[in-house]
Order: sequence, then C-alpha cells, then structure tokens
Amino acid sequence: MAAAMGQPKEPSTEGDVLIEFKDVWKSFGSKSILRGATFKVRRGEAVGIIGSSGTGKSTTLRLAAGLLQPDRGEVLIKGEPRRGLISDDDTSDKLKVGLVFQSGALFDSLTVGENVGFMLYEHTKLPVPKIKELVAESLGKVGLSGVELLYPSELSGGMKKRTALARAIVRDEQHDNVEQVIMYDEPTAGLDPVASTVIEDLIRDMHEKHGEGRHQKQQGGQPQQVAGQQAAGVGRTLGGSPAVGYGPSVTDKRPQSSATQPLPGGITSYVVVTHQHSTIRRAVDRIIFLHEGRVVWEGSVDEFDTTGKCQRRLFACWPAACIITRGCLPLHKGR
Ligand SMILES: Nc1ncnc2c1ncn2[C@@H]1O[C@H](COP(=O)(O)OP(=O)(O)OP(=O)(O)O)[C@@H](O)[C@H]1O
Repeated sequence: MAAAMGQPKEPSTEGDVLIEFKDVWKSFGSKSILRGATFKVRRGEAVGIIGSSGTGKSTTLRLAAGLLQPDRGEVLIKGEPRRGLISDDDTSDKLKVGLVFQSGALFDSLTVGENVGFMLYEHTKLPVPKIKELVAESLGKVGLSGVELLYPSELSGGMKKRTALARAIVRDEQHDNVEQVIMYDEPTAGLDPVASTVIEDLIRDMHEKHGEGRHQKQQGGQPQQVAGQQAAGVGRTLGGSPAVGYGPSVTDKRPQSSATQPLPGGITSYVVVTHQHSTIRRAVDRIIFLHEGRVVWEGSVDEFDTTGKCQRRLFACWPAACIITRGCLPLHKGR
C-alpha cells in the first residue's frame, strides 16, 4: 500500500547520507552528459529522479551502482569514495547498491527461477534446494508464486518487471546482511495504469516491510534482525550481466546515527528514475530534478506542486517532450 504522499523523510545528520554525488561530470565521447551533478540520498528516503529525456538520469543510476566511473567529481558511498567500478571497489561491504533495469535484463534462455536465482547459483555455494526456496520466497513477495518454470517470453510486460524486482531482492540474508539501496530505472515504463500501480506499490511495500519500516521500529543499539521477518535484499543486477560482483560480504560495523539505525539486509532507501506521474505520486517522497546534467531543483512532492508556478509548469508539461524554459530553472535552484 502506498504511504501517505508528499511526506518527505529528511533524516538530518550526515551519518544518514548513504550515497552522495559531489560535482560529478560524465561525458560519452564529445557528448557531455552530467555537468556537476550534486545530491545526496539519505537513509530511509524514497527519491525520484526526473528530467527530460537524455538529461543523464540512467547515467546517474549507473554511476551510483558503480557500473560507470565519473570523469570528474566523486560518488561517495557512506562517505567513502567509490574507487573504480563495482568489481574492484571496496565499498560494497558498507552498502549494496542494486540496479533494476528498465528492460528487466532477463536472460531469455533461462527460466524465471534461474533468472531470479542467477546470482545465488553463480556466486554462492548454497545448495540448490536452498536457492530454490529463496527464489520462491522472492517471487512470492512480488506476487508471482509458481512461475519458476516459465521463460521470460511467456511473461507479460508487468510480470517481467516483477521478475526483475524479485531478482533484485533475492538474497541469502545469513551470508549477506548489508543494508542496501535499490535503484529502479523506469520501473513502470510501458505498463498500463493498473500494472504500473502494482509495481509502484510493490516498490513502496518492499521498502517499508524490509527496510525503512523496520528501522522505525528499532530503538537504537546494535543492528538486529526482527524475529520472523524475512529481510529482502538486492544482488547487484549489473549491465545486463548479473554475474558481476555478487557475493557474501560483511556487515558495516561502523557507528550509525542512532535515530535511524539500520537493520541488516533491509532495503534502506530507494531511487526511482521515472517519467510517470503516477510513480512519483505513489512511490516517491522527494524529487531530484535533473536538467542538462545538473540538479536544478530538489524537494518534496508537495513542494514540487506548491512552490512556484515554474515547478508546476515543469511538472505539468513533464514528461512530454516539453521545452524547459531556460530562464525559469535558475530561479529555483535546488537547496
Ligand atoms: N554507454 C554510453 N555510451 C555512449 N552514450 C551514452 C552511453 N550511455 C548513455 N549515453 C548517452 O547519454 C545520454 C544520456 O543518457 P541517459 O540514458 O542517462 O538519459 P536519461 O535521462 O535516462 O534519458 P531517458 O529519459 O530518455 O531514458 C543519451 O544521449 C545517451 O545516448
């Protein structure tokens, strides 16, 4: 169920910052895409990244997930700079950053069960029955119980997206209980309104049941597992090649902010790139507006509706291929 809309969670301490972009620049050939992007994702947040087509939203997610490296600037993971790509980076024992691709990036030649369990089959020594159990559990969480033996070609668009979600959250929490941020790249693109709603509510639900909702209940102290609750997690779903960089890792034992002490293995925060109003409405608390490679506005969904007419105009015309009034944006620079 979607949480109350437009109530941004704004954890206040720097200890709550999980991902930080500091003046990040990225070009592809002669095309300059990100030009000084700066923002933070904090513990407990549901963030939406919006902006016109080609402005660098997916590139931003790939940088955060360690699939790309910035040309300039830094991507900090819990305050530590990512060094290199995810495969040789050492921040993964502090925070897992999972990416759910727009296409789902499922392997057509593998069954749904094999797709969902891919990371566990390839990168753990778990016995097959255990993996099947975890896969079934994960599919159950996205409402797809019993489809293990189907192939992606037999699934509807919405089912493919749910399978991709199931793959993102499948994990063996006993061996991998690091808190995590999931990045969803246009999770509802191409779906009808009903199927979109299912995905939007799933995203919100998985976060609340397996991440932030559990943090709220904890009264400080050391991270602990809530009895009887299954932690959802994320393996990295990387660049169409989910084989990269998954494996057992260690819980971050550094001190955390006591107000929002994370439980291990939870979906701590998530970031959604979307062009869909409904996704912003149902699944997001805070918006980051990217334009021409920079963050030009940040704020809650409510603020986006109510602060100046400029934002309203942008929101109203977005996501159509509207022409963003150049003189308008600098008046409303992000805070
Ligand atoms: N690996 C790459 N090599 C070359 N160009 C790339 C690469 N990845 C992205 N680009 C280019 O960078 C630009 C930004 O792409 P990106 O996918 O980040 O935009 P976006 O804001 O997510 O767009 P959309 O909303 O249309 O998905 C595009 O022009 C794209 O063609």
